[in-house]
Parts: sequence; structure tokens; C-alpha cells
Amino acid sequence: MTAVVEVRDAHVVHRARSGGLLRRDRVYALTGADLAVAAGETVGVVGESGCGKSTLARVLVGIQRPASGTVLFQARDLWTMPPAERRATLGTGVGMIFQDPSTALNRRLTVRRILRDPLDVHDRGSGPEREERVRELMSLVGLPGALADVLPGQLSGGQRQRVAIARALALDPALVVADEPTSALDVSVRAQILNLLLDLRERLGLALVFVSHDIQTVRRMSDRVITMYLGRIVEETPADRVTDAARHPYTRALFSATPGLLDPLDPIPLTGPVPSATRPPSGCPFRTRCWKADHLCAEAMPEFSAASRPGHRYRCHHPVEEDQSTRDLARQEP
Ligand SMILES: Nc1ncnc2c1ncn2[C@@H]1O[C@H](COP(=O)(O)OP(=O)(O)OP(=O)(O)O)[C@@H](O)[C@H]1O
Repeated sequence: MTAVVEVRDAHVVHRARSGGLLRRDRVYALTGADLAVAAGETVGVVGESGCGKSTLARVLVGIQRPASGTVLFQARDLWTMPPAERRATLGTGVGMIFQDPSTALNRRLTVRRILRDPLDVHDRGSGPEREERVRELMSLVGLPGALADVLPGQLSGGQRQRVAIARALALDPALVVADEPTSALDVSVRAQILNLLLDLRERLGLALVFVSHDIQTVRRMSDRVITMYLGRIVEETPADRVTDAARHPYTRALFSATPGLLDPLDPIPLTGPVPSATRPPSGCPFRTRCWKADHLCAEAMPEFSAASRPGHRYRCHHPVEEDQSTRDLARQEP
């Protein structure tokens, strides 16, 4: 597999937003992240709020430089290349779709200007070719050409997100990262936008990274699911087996609590709060909420183990069995 993007042992540490000027804690937003995404595949990223999903997304698209670790884009190290080359590589190679198209789009520019802008900045084609590309992009995302001269404020939320997607695709990127692309939209248009993304991935052979709180949607959209907990990737599971083959207790608990499964599962209780990212627990970060934790979990962060099927790895000293029913798991005392 040739990765479009590959992150190796990436760490991101922020200064805490609160705590006063003199005493600023460190927030461990991303710790030792490894991930590779190939052309044509969709990788979904799930986890509770604050676990580092957006940070990982920002590292993948080169908005966030990791404090340590490597980011390879099409096998080239992003952060050792000259800045101008990095800007050009990211500008043309990567598209990002944000949660809220109302804030992501410039309200003063027409749809045509928004879509032409990346073509102008990166000097793509002649004037007429750029106009043609704008038409092509609008048609690609299902926007009528008549909307070319309107402002984002005159569009519906779904239409605005289509413009944002078209803009992300303007320069034929190899990688698109969508961070909660539907959570600001009406429920009625969410499915349309998700289907559009899936269709575009097929047609354009994109590598797609999809970040969402909505784990049912991630499961439906993705080939592989990445589970994050307190800044760490703790499991990577083939999406079609995530509810029954995941081996990390946290992944099982997260998916067991998902409403809307065809075959509802017994919810596995997740007790207690998520610990602070400024003081993650020693050893396995999930141990303070895990019903299987023992002294070993407090002492050492488990290394990744490979599961029996390709594309499945997990970090856990006491993994649950594949196919062990959530009823059995739910009965275990935390
Ligand atoms: N610029 C920043 N300064 C300080 N802390 C930050 C900053 N950005 C993120 N964090 C912290 O880093 C951690 C990871 O944040 P991140 O936004 O990546 O999580 P997330 O999983 O995307 O959360 P959500 O689902 O709520 O969007 C959180 O504890 C967050 O508060």
C-alpha cells in the first residue's frame, strides 16, 4: 500500500488555555500517533470530545506541525521540505472540509469567486479554463450553475457545504480531510452530503479522512475506523466488523452505546469522567474507566498488537475476545 499521507509517532502538546500566565499546564493533544491513509480509502476517526480527533486531522493536512514525529505526504517529509515547497504541496495536494460552512466560506465572495480563488492562487490554466473548472466543480457537487453569482448567505446550509466541498476539490487533491462535515447541518441534508462525499471518493480515488462524533456515520462511511482516547490512537478496526470484532474495551463500549444499529447491542457502561488531557493517567489512558484494568495497565502503555484480520490493531493488555457478545461484556463489573 502506498500511503498518500503517513504520520509516524506524532506528538502535539498545547499550552492549556486556562491556568494563568505564570502557570500554564501542558495539554497532551496527540501522543505517539501512527497512521497511514492510501488512495481510494476512507478512514474514520472516532472518540469522545477532546480526545484529539481534530488535532490529528490538522496534523494530516499540515495546519498543525507536530512537536515531534514525521508527516509524509506522498512519501515526502512535509516538515523538512522548504516552506514554499510545503505550501505548494499542501495547497494543491490536500483539501479540508470544516464543520461549519457558514464560517469556512468568505461571506463577501460569490460562489464563482470562492471556487476560482484556489485556481488563481496556484495559477491553474488560462482564464477560460478556470471558468470551465468552476462550472465543472459546481456540477461535480450537484450545484446548479445559476448559483455561481450568489453569496454564501443566500444559500442553504447544505448548498454552502457543497461549495466548501467543491472548493476543497478545486485543485484535484490526493487527500481530503473532513472534520465533522455534517454536524452543523440539518438532519435532513446530512445524508445527502455524506452520500456526495462517498460518491466523490469513488469517482476521484481520493484518500478520505472523516472525523465525527457520529460513530454510526463513521462506520457507514469508512473502510477503517480509528479509535482515539486522550490523545492516543488505541485501535484501528475494519469498519464492517467494528461492533463485534473490535478488541479494545473502549471501542466496544463506544460502539455499544450507539443508537440506530440494525441489531441493537447491550450498552457497556462507560463510568467516570474522561481524565484531563493535562494529566493523563500513567500506563494505559483508558485504565481509570476500564473494567478490565489491573496493575499492569497502570504501569505500561501497551504496544500495538496485530489482530487476526488485516487492518486491525489495538493497544490493550487485556483485550476483549472477538465476537464476545456485548451482553457478556456489559455484565462485567467496571
Ligand atoms: N489551541 C489549543 N490550545 C490549548 N488546548 C488545545 C488547543 N487545541 C486543542 N486543545 C486541547 O487539545 C485536546 C484535543 O483537542 P481536539 O480539538 O483535537 O479534540 P477533538 O477530539 O477534536 O474534540 P471535539 O470532538 O470536541 O472537537 C483537548 O483537550 C483540547 O482542549
